[in-house]
Amino acid sequence: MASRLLISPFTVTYYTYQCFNSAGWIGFVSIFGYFVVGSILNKILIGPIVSMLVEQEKLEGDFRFKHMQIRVNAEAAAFYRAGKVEHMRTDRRLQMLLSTQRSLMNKELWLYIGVNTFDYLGSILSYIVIAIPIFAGDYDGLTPGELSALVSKNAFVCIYLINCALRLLKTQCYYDSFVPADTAFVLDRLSYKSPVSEELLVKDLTLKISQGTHMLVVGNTGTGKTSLLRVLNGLWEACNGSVEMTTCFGPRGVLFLPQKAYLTDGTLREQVIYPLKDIYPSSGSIDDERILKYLELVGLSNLLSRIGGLDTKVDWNWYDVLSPGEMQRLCFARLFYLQPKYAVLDEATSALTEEAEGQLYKACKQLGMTLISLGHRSTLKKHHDIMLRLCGGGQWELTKLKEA
Ligand SMILES: Nc1ncnc2c1ncn2[C@@H]1O[C@H](COP(=O)(O)OP(=O)(O)OP(=O)(O)O)[C@@H](O)[C@H]1O
Repeated sequence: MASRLLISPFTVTYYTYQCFNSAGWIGFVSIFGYFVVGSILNKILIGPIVSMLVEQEKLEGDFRFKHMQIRVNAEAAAFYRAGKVEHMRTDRRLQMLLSTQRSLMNKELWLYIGVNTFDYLGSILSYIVIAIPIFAGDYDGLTPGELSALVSKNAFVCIYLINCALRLLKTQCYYDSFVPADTAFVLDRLSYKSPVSEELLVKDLTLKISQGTHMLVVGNTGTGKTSLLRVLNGLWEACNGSVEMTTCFGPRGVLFLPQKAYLTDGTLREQVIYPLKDIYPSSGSIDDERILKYLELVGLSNLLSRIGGLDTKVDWNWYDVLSPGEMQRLCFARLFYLQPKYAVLDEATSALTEEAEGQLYKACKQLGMTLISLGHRSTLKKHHDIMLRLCGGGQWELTKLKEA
């Protein structure tokens, strides 16, 4: 990419000069004019398609959800004799989806026509620009063979010039979007609200979340702390501004520990290695040492003897046999096992003592994780470097807790 950045301006300049040489200033001005108009037209045509694609995904999700709802509640619907109503409702969703798909296809058709026309006109334009000096008599002294070579050379130069300009534009877009590798999220004038309200929770939030800088998010109940995570996670759409993710979600990138501890069904081993079970179906005993170490680190060694081992078949509900604090500790054991680059902790220690909280935070840092925490406790401050306070009504403030 760096070589492209260095070479592209030279190639553009060189082929502009070549184009000027063979077709005069009309030649290269026409080519650049054509390039600019074509790029703008393409952008105009793509704009509505993106929002329509999003709409189509949403409607498809709604339609599938309706199906699933009927399947789960078929018996209840039958008791209500609600077959007709449910049929009508499902059909309505299907019709909305189909009509969006139809409009999308119409818009895509124009986009494809635009893109292909842009390509074909490029080659035609190269002959038009050379025709002007030829008919103006600039090349009257050339033999038919030399004239033919000039026309071919000019066609090549024009098409290559368009291609170079396109490449330069792509390089520019790439560098515009370039952010340092140690950055997980870049928020640019981000505004968001809950889907059922018109009032903004946060307005114009601009910040970068980088590796090694631990961030605490605080604010009164309902000010939008968890909603910020929903927006970062792509579960909610932003109203304005953008969120750029440069680290992927998942066990090795950014891992979320939600407010309500999530425990899967299965053995104690499966709880700890979740969600990697399907990736490592037979982790077997090779991981025992690590898993036991982390269970001990979170203070759950006794759980092992209580339930009879890592692979004891489970015929109970984990939510019934663990206290809220134990559930949170188990989630931390999972976090230590997975060791993501970034751990997003949404009140993940609310059921623990401050001492236990301190130990778990220390362990996270020792394992090299960058923390983004949400919480109300003032004791959390000492584990973080910066603090984002959500003040309600869209207001926010960012303060440094420690000097870098
Ligand atoms: N799934 C949802 N659908 C619609 N509105 C929601 C949803 N979840 C939360 N909200 C609303 O969004 C607003 C912000 O909620 P959020 O969960 O972000 O608050 P919070 O700052 O994390 O609060 P707490 O400290 O209690 O966790 C609240 O008014 C809430 O009612």
